[in-house]
Amino acid sequence: MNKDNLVLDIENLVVDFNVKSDVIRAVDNVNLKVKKGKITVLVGESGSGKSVTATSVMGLLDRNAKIVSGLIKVKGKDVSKMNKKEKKYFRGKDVGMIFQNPMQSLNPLLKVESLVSEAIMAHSNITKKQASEETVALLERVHLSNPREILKKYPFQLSGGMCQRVMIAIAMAMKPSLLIADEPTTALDVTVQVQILNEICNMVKTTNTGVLFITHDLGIVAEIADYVYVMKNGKIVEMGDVYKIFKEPEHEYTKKLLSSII
Ligand SMILES: Nc1ncnc2c1ncn2[C@@H]1O[C@H](COP(=O)(O)OP(=O)(O)OP(=O)(O)O)[C@@H](O)[C@H]1O
Ligand code: NI
Repeated sequence: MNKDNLVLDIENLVVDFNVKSDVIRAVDNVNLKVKKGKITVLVGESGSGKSVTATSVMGLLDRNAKIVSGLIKVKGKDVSKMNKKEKKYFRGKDVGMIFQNPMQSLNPLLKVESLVSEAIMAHSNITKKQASEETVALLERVHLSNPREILKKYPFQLSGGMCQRVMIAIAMAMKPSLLIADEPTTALDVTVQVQILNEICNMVKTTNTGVLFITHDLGIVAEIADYVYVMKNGKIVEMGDVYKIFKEPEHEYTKKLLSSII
């Protein structure tokens, strides 16, 4: 495989949690790759280790977690060897994140206008006014009605679903090389969910972003995935392109997951 095409390369990742006197292995020798311009979906039941894998990439693991071994490379760069400045740049510009709890991820002290336009201005030399116009356009793309009113609101004045759409607008504004989306549409109703998934797919096409998309919903997998990794008990039990996974699943667990949606 051409390594230049990889925006994320996880090799033999092992992550443990210390809980009282016990050690829980949440991620057990995971290998996973995300290519430029492709959507790679990590699917598996609750507790299988999907979010821990994602947060390892961002360096945002809980305090009682430990990366025991493994290598995480973003655009060819070993994340563990990055200094503070590189990490800041990496989180702000190279890697976008959309997490399950948008309320916790948005700066509560900033209005939506600042939240989104700062992400836009970090990437282009445009005026505040132009950024503001672009913000309105982005809020429309994530199907927020009355975007001009929403600009003036703080995150706490919005519903969970609206915050989630603001997060997605910020990720789109960043045009990151890698976007990690952990159950980004779970809080949204089905119609909005479909619209947002379409927007993520459009974004991938126009900006060549590589996406790691986490879900336990195989319906979503069928909708958006190029490649699929199936995770169970901290291990990847099967991987392949989406057609292979749906047509010729090899692992019993994958078959079980598939039969549960039919
Ligand atoms: N802070 C923590 N302390 C102890 N164990 C943890 C901690 N965070 C996660 N774990 C454990 O790690 C395992 C994997 O959790 P993870 O959140 O990655 O699952 P997941 O696949 O994302 O599930 P879900 O679909 O419910 O989000 C779980 O067994 C969980 O109990
Ligand atoms: Ni999770």
